[in-house]
Amino acid sequence: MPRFEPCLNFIGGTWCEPKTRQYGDNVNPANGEVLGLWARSGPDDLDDAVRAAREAQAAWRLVPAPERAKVLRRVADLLRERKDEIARTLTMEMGKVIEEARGEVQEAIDMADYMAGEGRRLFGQTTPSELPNKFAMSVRAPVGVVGIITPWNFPIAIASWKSLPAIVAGNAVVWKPAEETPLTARAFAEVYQEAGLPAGVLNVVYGDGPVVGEAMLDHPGIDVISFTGSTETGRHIASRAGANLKRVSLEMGGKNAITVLADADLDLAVEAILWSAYGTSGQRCTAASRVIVEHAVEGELLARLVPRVEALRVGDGLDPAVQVGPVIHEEALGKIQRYVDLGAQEGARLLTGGRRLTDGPLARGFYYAPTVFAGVRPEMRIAQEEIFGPVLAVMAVDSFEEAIQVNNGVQYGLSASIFTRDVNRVFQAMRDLDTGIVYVNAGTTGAEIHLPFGGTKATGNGHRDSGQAALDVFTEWKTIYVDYSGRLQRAQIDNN
Ligand SMILES: NC(=O)c1ccc[n+]([C@@H]2O[C@H](COP(=O)([O-])OP(=O)(O)OC[C@H]3O[C@@H](n4cnc5c(N)ncnc54)[C@H](O)[C@@H]3O)[C@@H](O)[C@H]2O)c1
Ligand SMILES: O=C[C@H](O)CS(=O)(=O)O
Repeated sequence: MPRFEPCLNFIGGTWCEPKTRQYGDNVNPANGEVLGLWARSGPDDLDDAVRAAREAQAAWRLVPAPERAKVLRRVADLLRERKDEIARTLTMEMGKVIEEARGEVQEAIDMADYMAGEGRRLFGQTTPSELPNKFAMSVRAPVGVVGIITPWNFPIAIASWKSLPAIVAGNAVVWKPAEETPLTARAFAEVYQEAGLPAGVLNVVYGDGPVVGEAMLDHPGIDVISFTGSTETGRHIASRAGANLKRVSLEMGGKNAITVLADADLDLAVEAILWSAYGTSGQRCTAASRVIVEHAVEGELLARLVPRVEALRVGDGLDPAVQVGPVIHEEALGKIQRYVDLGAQEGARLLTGGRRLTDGPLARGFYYAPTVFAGVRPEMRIAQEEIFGPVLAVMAVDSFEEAIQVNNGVQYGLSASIFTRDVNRVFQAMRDLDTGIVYVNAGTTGAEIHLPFGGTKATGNGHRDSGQAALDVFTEWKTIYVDYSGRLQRAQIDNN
């Protein structure tokens, strides 16, 4: 296994060692090998990055947006050229299977293409003034310096969802990537550099969340925090940044369900459950960790599902025949096992899985058997809490109405899916499922970049990544009145 050069910070267009002179290990979850090191930075490194970002933003905001967009177009081209190599790196440090890693890089390419188009839109409004010879409009202005904090499970897609709209809108960025995926972050920064992004417009500061991430929340030079990660961390960020009156966009955890009604196409539902529950080893925020099925078809659904789960090929994601890779680290394995033990104690029936896999080469990595629990009740902790692993809780219900109630009866609200052939039920579900994303006759994963992405309740705080909605996080509305009457006109005088 090649050992990569240490991942250094990227500040003001230069790759630099952390002032702490400390480094962390980057471990391949497929086999426990150390791939390389990442800079374990401190607050001083963050200060340097914020200074560089502020200086760069002063000039970048004045570059016409269509010119800014040209850099994004080159980012898309360079990502296309490096797609295979970046995908392999991503699989090595994060574990997802290679075809999913390629799909993730493609998401970043799509986002770069899409946001490059925004350079010629960034639409505001023009609207009549209530006074004669006066012009009224609103324009999007950049916010300034954007702090981006990202998780390991989608190390390039999520970074692209945040950095590309921020940059095309005229902001500069300070990005703290997840500790587990530094090489993918470095590749993305290299692409920006090669694409000709001016020095300081994108800065990368590697480090621990409680050190560098925490310092970002208090830093007076950062105007907005855009965060994706766990609800626990997001809650802390919201309170801390809120006290500093910093704008915060939060995308957090999920406990997503697939509902299968009695009239559903069961083969289609099984296919969707397989990939939504076990794709990326269940480590997607949109992963299906619950199935809600009408009693009448529960037995048949399980009879078709369980053999398919047992047939999934688990192993190193670089092997194209593998369908389920490792989970991210030993700590995640421990968390998954604790929930599985809890499920059994709560009285759920373990149908398959429920153990770490250690056969042959799997012993060196962090593998968990795809797991199915049946007989789960909605109030059980395995049906309420985010496990973030390949564990599925199947619950039987008596009616459509009960299914909606169970779907909505969790603290999270990211993605939901329903399988039925009844068009009335489809439209009722579209209205009543309390999640940011609803799928009909499809699994809970597979977001498209030109639509808003995010959730309700403890999944988010009202903002969205992706689509045009992302621009609302990274811009301020500026309202402008131009009076060309040549005399002082006074609005809001009651002439009636
Ligand atoms: N809703 C979404 O769009 C979405 C997408 C992907 C992942 N997620 C969620 O992310 C979680 C998994 O990711 P994770 O384990 O990396 O999450 P995490 O919350 O542990 O870490 C996310 C990021 O926050 C940083 N961080 C940690 N403590 C911090 C602090 N005190 N201050 C500032 N930053 C801090 C980490 O270093 C990392 O970069 C899951 O809950 C998953 O559902 C949500
Ligand atoms: O988090 C990024 C993913 O693209 C979300 S999804 O699994 O495709 O919905």
